[in-house]
Amino acid sequence: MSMSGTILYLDGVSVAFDGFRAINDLSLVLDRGEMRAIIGPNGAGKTTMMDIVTGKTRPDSGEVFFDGQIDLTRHDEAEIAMMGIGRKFQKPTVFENHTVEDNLLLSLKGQRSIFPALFYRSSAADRRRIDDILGVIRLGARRNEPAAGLSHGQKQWLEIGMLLAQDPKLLLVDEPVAGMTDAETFETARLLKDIAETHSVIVVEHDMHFVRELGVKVTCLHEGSVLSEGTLDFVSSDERVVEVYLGR
Ligand SMILES: Nc1ncnc2c1ncn2[C@@H]1O[C@H](COP(=O)(O)OP(=O)(O)OP(=O)(O)O)[C@@H](O)[C@H]1O
Repeated sequence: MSMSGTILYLDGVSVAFDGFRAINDLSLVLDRGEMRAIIGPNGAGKTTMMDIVTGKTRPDSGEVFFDGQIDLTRHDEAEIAMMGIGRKFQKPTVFENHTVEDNLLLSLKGQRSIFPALFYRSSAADRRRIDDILGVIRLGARRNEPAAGLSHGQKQWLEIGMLLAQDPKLLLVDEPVAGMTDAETFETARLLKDIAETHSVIVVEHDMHFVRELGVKVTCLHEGSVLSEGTLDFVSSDERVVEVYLGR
């Protein structure tokens, strides 16, 4: 399989914890500009797969390449983040006492510490960038309000915005709609589709209504490797997927 044109290329990846293979000969390829939904039962290896991509966990074997040529197994977490892989964890971790705008300003690429960022006078280019991100995350009207006042869903969007501020090429988004209202869930699918116009995205999610809204290729993981892959209709009618996941 050719790596050129891929943003992420995993081939034959395995990792074991105390002899238990959490990832087992996993191969997964994401094209540049693609958005992919990853589904699968608890313990399937979704989080571990993202830990491997972000350098938090080193695989025992297999190849992990980013952007067609960068061997991620040779880099640590900080280097991988700098190279353009951004990860959003399930629980939002915004700075509650700071405004929406300051949260974004703090995350702009190059900002390393909270104090210089807060006293730093943003340039016109930074402000334009923040305007753009506020538009994408549907929070333009809330820019001067403390993040503490946002709903759970809006905090998730703000954190996605903070990720965008770091200008990643690939975004890994873990269960973004857990705990959201139906309206927020629907809007999150639209928001991620907007982002996917200019970024590659992997979304891990259990909410099948949301995955359907995304309308992208789906990979179902099970026991550390790919069980089924294709359109949601294809994957969800796969008997093995029904048996281990959807039918439960
Ligand atoms: N650091 C670790 N040490 C030992 N076992 C681990 C470690 N990390 C993950 N595992 C095990 O590896 C398996 C895969 O876990 P992982 O968290 O990747 O699954 P998941 O698909 O993300 O599940 P969920 O949907 O519940 O988040 C699980 O059986 C888990 O207990």
